[in-house]
Amino acid sequence: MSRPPLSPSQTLGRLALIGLGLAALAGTFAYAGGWIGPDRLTPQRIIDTFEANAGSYPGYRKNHAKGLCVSGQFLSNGAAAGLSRAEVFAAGEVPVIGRLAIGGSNPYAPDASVPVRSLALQLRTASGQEWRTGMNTPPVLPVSTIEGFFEQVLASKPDPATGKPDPARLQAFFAAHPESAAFRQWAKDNKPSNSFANATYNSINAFRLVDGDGKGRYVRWAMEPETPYQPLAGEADDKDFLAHDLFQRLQRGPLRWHLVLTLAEAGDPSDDPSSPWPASRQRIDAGTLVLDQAQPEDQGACRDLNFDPLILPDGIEPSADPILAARSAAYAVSFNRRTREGVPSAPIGAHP
Ligand code: HEM
Repeated sequence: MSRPPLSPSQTLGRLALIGLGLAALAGTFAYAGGWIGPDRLTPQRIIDTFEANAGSYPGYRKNHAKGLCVSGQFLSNGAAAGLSRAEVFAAGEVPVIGRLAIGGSNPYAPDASVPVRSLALQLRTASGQEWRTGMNTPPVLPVSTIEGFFEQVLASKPDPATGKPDPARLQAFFAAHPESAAFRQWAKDNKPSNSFANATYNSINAFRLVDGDGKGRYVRWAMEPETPYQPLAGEADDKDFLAHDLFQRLQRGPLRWHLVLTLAEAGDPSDDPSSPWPASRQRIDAGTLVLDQAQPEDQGACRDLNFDPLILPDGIEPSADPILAARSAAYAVSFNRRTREGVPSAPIGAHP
């Protein structure tokens, strides 16, 4: 469906807000030791900066702070079983716990103020194989290094006078990062939808599927909705419209997405999340995600889950994209901090 193009000021505003909920990195640093780079850009420093930007909200996730828990099943159709030996791809049903959220570190942010949304999933097979994945609505990141990501977080800090990021600072950030071109194009062309249910969620990072013979293939994945896209309009008057809408839709029946795997070809970058692959790449529909329950996150099963993107089953491996390791380290710091702080206090979306 074609969508009306945004004006330059709308685009800049959207980019500003997206910045709060996004991440990116790459580079050649070892991250697992708890720090990266010569100037010690630690995962703690990244989490401190999220909190410095948005304020301290005890018990909440330090990014994607506002969300709700969901659950259901993944109905694998077996189409990807030849590409990966992971049990989740064998034809059959796998229970799912998930979380739908908006980007950013403020759990009270009005839904319409944040164009990036996310879907995180834990898929656990009967034998205990586990796959956790966190996906965002943009298909690429604006930057390709952790330093770039950190600069983006700093550039997105709200100006106390306006409550919004300083446009000049953001302009300067994007000007200094030409690799953000694909991301900026996406932000310009895609107006947020009016529901969690009709958004596509992308892995952004690449992973490697490994088959029964040990043969590997790089992929990115996306959850593509069966629910048709509709642009955001009057819903924005309700600052929690995403949760209210989701509860209402689930009262009418389950919601469905298709897990679409996009296969890289030789030369496609598997370690650069700012770089899209050609649209002509082969796509495989591996099955249907069915979500039939939602709970406020102070009560739901997703509350105490860390959707660490490196929790992968045999048959799915990380790519060399160093953002994956950086995400894993930052999510651990956020998880440890928030679970020490206690339970999130505002049951957003508790009532339809
Ligand atoms: C490909 C890039 C990324 C994607 C697709 C992504 C996706 C997500 C998603 C879906 C969530 C919500 C998880 C939930 O609902 O529990 C999340 C949370 C979070 N993200 Fe990212 N993210 C990315 C990059 C990053 C980066 C680079 C950082 C920082 C280094 C970061 C920091 C966080 C933190 C701290 C949380 C909260 C984790 C928790 O407390 O459980 N993200 N991200």
